[in-house]
Amino acid sequence: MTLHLFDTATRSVREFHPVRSGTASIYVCGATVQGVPHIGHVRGSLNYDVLRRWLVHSGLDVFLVRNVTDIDDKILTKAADHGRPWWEWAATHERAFEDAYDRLGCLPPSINPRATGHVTQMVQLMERLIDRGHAYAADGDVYFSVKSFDAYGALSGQQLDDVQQGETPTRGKRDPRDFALWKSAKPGEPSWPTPWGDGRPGWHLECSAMATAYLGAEFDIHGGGVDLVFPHHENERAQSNAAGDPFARFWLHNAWVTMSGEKMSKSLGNTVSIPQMLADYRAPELRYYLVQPHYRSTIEYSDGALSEAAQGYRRIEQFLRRAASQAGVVPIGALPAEFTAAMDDDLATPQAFAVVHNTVRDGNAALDAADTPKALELAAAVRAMTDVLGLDPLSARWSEAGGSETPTRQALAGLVEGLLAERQRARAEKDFARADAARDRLQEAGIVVEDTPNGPQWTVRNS
Ligand SMILES: Nc1ncnc2c1ncn2[C@@H]1O[C@H](COP(=O)(O)OP(=O)(O)OP(=O)(O)O)[C@@H](O)[C@H]1O
Ligand SMILES: [Zn+2]
Repeated sequence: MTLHLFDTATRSVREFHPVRSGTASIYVCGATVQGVPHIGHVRGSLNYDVLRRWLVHSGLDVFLVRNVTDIDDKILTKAADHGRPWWEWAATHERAFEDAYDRLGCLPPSINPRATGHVTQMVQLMERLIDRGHAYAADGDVYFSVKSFDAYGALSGQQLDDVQQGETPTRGKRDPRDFALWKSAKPGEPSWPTPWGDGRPGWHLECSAMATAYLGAEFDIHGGGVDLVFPHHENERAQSNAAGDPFARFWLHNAWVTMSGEKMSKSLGNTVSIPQMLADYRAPELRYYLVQPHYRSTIEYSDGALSEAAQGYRRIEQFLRRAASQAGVVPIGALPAEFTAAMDDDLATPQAFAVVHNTVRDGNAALDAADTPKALELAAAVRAMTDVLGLDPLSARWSEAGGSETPTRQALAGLVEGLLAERQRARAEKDFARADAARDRLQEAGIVVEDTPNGPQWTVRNS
């Protein structure tokens, strides 16, 4: 079987073939950088990171563009409320998002273009739309004429008559459903020059302009949260198709992170920020929590599910550490066929994780039976699978102190294990003061020790 993905536009699972053989091109709608990220914001990026890793594993050279919306009403309002320049507010929160993506192990995008840096491309796109009769200027604003484009509504499965958007009547708008490509300048607001006057970009136009600037008129996959299907993606598609660009071949949408059934969202105030989460859980544990469910299933936030995810990650980690201590270096091996089949089936991560855990169980049994070659083969398979999921506990990214194979890690391990052995000796001799002193030294140095049936396991505290 080859990769199949669910495409929102056709509401069906379709076989994936790249537009350009050997490469895959992906555009993901990034954040409007108006505040610090919550776990809902990063879910999509993590889902598309897993997709990207899978495509790379399948032999494709992947180009992934994730934009930054750095000009928007909300940014202007919040910056003004805090007495800060709008550009500083946007840049500060862009860094907060980049930091969150990085801490959770998202590979950096090929490029993360900012809306404000692509006004030239937006003006060119508006000119093409006006020339073709799909857009018009009115008092410095530029609108897309929805009635001029027959397929309007097709992505979100609506008839034009049912479309609800832009109910408030605006000067110069010909149809209330027409949406703004460009907004004329208001006093005191940032603006850029265009043939129709100074103004600033509409959100939908930005993404069409940036996607085609980097990925070409036709590209493979456009991704985003399910809330973006309408109006954002409907409008992006309408603009680009009406201008003559085939645009995205697949439209992927990740489901929400919810709290009590409602979308986690800054406007509802029901958010959990990434720094808050990382005070209690290690980054790969949070990543596990967000990538284990299928990307099209809602994640209802709960402490129970989070700690279950953390335990799931630790179980894999403990097995690999145990295997490494008994069998030596664990290489990255081959992927089990069942794992590959699950990933090819619209990224069926729950099934893929089930294969990981079955392999861990068999690997632990092999270690118990002192069958080292078998244990090593299974551990190598676990490393291969978790590598695709961005969760390999022995990778330089996640093994504490920056890499199990680095000289720093080996030196640290030597010192920690020396102190742990001292603690065990002191306990055996019932010298509890000495045992406690060894434990305290470890604790002060930021080492967390957990006593397990396989002996003490240690990690470096995360925060
Ligand atoms: N709770 C959530 N679950 C999943 N994805 C989300 C969630 N909240 C935002 N996203 C996604 O994050 C990306 C960035 O969205 P954006 O900056 O527009 O935030 P938003 O939807 O306005 O949320 P908020 O109101 O919390 O800022 C979009 O792809 C959006 O779908
Ligand atoms: Zn977008």
